[in-house]
Amino acid sequence: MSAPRGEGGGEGRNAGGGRGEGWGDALAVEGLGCDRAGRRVLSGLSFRLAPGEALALKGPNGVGKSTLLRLLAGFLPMAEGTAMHGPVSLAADRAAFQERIAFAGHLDAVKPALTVADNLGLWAGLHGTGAARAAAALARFGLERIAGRPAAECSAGQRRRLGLARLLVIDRPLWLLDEPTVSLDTASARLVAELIGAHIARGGAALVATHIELGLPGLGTLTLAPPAEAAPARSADPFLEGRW
Ligand SMILES: Nc1ncnc2c1ncn2[C@@H]1O[C@H](COP(=O)(O)OP(=O)(O)OP(=O)(O)O)[C@@H](O)[C@H]1O
Repeated sequence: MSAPRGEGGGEGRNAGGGRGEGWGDALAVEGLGCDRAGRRVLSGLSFRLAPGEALALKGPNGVGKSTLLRLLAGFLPMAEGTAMHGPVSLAADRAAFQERIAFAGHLDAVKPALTVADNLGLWAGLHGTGAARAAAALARFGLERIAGRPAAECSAGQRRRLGLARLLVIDRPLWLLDEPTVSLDTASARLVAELIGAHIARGGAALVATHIELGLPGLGTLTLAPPAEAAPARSADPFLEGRW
């Protein structure tokens, strides 16, 4: 999980668990596009995500779910369109946009040399949210028993829980989650769904790429379709057309 740009950006303002910027604002995406390796992989995407709503991001492998989440997290440039969170434009003020977001990607981005507890403590310190909050996140994800273990020695599921626990350490209104239940056992997957539910119940919003059903009441769906391929130019050469 990462709070984009973020490291240090929110320090001091969130101590004691107070809310950060942007609660109450909607995400508005219009005509969004993204290129990867010179290829348009997302095109003309528009949707809106209001406070108190969660959307399951669906679509076949390679359709662009991770790309969309990484773009909105500010890690990939947009090729076209706009993304606004309330009055804040991703294109015009990426840092301010990122301060409204908590991103949990495929890579859990934990510090392998640090213990589980120190990973969360570091995260809380960077964002000025305090040790009590890190301890609460540790407990919520059932990580107390392995609090002293270096993250490098954690299993995939334990590392994933540690990565996700950081969602609870910072207080961002918009959660962008990329396959958050991968590697998790049934109870932990259920916990993730519960936490998303609690987040939206308090006015947050979540966009969650997932291949499984989260079992979250009221969860909407945003299904991505591959961009229409430009028709290949016809060649007069039968060899190139495969008619030889
Ligand atoms: N690092 C990369 N460099 C270049 N192209 C990439 C890169 N990562 C993904 N792509 C391409 O971007 C497109 C969208 O990939 P993306 O990972 O966003 O899909 P996805 O919907 O998240 O897939 P999955 O369900 O398999 O996780 C694919 O065509 C993929 O080949």
